[in-house]
Amino acid sequence: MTSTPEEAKFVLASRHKSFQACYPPSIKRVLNHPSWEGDFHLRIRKIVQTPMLPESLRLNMAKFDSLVRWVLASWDKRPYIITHDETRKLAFHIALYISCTLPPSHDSAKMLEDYAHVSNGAVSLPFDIPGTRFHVALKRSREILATLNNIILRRRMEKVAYDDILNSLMESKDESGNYLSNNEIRDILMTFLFAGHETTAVFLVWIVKYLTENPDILEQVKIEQGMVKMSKEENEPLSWSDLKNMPLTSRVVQETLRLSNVAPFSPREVLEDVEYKGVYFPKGWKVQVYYRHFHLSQEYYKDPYKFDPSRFEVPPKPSTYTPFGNGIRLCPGSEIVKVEALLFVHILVTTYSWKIVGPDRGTQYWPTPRPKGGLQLEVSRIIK
Ligand code: HEM
Repeated sequence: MTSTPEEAKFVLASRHKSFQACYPPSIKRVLNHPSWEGDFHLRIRKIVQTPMLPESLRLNMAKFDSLVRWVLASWDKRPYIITHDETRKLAFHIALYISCTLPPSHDSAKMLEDYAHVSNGAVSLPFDIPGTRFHVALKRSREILATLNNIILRRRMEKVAYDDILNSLMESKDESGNYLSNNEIRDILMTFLFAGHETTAVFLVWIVKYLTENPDILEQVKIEQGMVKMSKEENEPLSWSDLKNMPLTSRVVQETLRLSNVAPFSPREVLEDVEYKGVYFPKGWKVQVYYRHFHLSQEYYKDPYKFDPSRFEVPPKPSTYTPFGNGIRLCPGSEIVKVEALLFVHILVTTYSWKIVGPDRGTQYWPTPRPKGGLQLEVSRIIK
């Protein structure tokens, strides 16, 4: 396990020569995940990150805004919600939109349900025995793959050039002029949709929890968001420039990423003997780059277990804040996550009041840290 930010940076920055990503076999199998390595990794990475660059996100703000409003509008008829169910719906449909330009539908709801089982079996003993989580995850994974296959076939028949990841994957050629096969595209979408909603959904739950537990900060966030709302026409979607008027909420986002550690580490395998400042990494060994270690260290963050967005008024020391990883696999979704979070908080605090129902059930650390039970809320609309 890495123990300093410098070691972590060294491992993560390494080109594909010395270290490679090394996820558990169960994840690889349920995601049907052929590793994205070497030139193939760089090629796919370029495609998936393009629609998540700020210039593309800016153009899609109205669409993201409408998806957040769609999810939260459904709360009107329900006095209680499980936050995690709602944030999964939101994050998944945004990932589905940027990858395949698809709106919510019966198929998307079914895929989301299937992904819940995939996620449940993603980190488990990889024995395909009926009755195990892994067995169910594999079955649901096959159902998602079939749906994705249909999406690709439909798109090929449509012959329309959408501005999305699916289109870019279909048009991408390698150096020898070969296109990706339908199965390769399907498997990339499978992993992308998983990466695109799983951590984001849990992260949004933590935001709600921390804000609820810190009423003074929530009050200030409400004031900030109320000002943004007052500057808009009724039901006018938020624009890119509105996000710049949310400095406090942005710090809430940063602090939640630090404290919750929804992606606490990156696993790597050593491909050749390497030494870094007296630390020897023998070939064949596994390395965990453990972000949680510095995010919760007294050495880098005063009172590290306290939820204190104001600490981000001063930028953190280099390499000590890496919620999205670092180096060649730095999360390409880091900007869209912030956009989703700011839209979600804006619409949440300006439309609803809520309280957490029942006692605090603590944190579930498997497969990644999350509030146990998904955080049940009693919600009521504060504006018509
Ligand atoms: C709070 C939300 C998120 C967190 C904390 C997070 C964190 C991370 C981290 C730490 C990695 C690096 C993994 C490694 O080093 O092996 C990663 C990779 C990745 N993330 Fe995210 N992520 C989030 C949301 C998203 C979203 C919204 C998307 C897409 C819509 C996304 C797509 C990806 C992809 C495709 C990779 C693989 C990159 C590569 O291998 O080059 N992530 N994420």
